[in-house]
Amino acid sequence: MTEVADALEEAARTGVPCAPVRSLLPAADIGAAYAVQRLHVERGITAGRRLVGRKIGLTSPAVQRQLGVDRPDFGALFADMAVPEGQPIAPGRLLQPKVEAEAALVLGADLPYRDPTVADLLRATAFALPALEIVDSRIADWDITIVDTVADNASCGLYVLGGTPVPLDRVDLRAATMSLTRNGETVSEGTGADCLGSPLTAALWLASTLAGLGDPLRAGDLVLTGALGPMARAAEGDEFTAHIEGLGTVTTAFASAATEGAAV
Ligand SMILES: C=C/C=C(\O)C(=O)O
Repeated sequence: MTEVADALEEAARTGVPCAPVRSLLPAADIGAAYAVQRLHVERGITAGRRLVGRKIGLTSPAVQRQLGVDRPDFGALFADMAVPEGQPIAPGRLLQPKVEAEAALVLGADLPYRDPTVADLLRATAFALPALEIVDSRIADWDITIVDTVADNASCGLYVLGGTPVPLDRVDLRAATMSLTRNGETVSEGTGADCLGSPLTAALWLASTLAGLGDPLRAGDLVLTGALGPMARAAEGDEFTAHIEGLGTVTTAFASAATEGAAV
């Protein structure tokens, strides 16, 4: 476990992606991959990072096809991975970024049940927000299996939250349409139904899974419920805007080295 966590952390620190880690773990052992992820999270907390929630990954058939996997996974969100809207992402901060549009939920109550219902989830959710997840792989060329991505914190990089909270009685997350543009051109489209049937269904899967692991979702937790459409590659200078029906718009920009530090 230590060797794998070390390799992934070294890749993140140096900006040089590492080889796939699956060969260092027992074949197809997702439990071992989550143990690597837990080690990474424990090291982060020991180093003073603040754990603020979880991301769900691999929820959309389009993303599952892109990565050749067939089930969802989850990763950890730290406060220092949040990028405020209007603050460009510095060049070199990520290795191989791609962008996804998602619905984010912020909990107002604990969700400790192994068998949570939609009613439990609706009662426990304080509000929803539109979100961009900037996924990133510490593994060269995104050559990943489910074991690689789980060990690598579900390939999470950064995230951007929109600023207008929406109560869940104002939005139909299953029916909501999403479109994501890069520099004004549409690069990803989908609906809530493309996210494991509904972002709420994805959140129920996470709540149940974490309760089963004895580490349930808690009041205040942020949940990124998973991509509503295919991931889109990002490069320096790119600007992304997602519109999610009922949730509104969220935007981010990748600074280019040429303009970084220039007066605005
Ligand atoms: C590789 C990462 C995939 C996701 O984050 C997703 O499907 O939402």
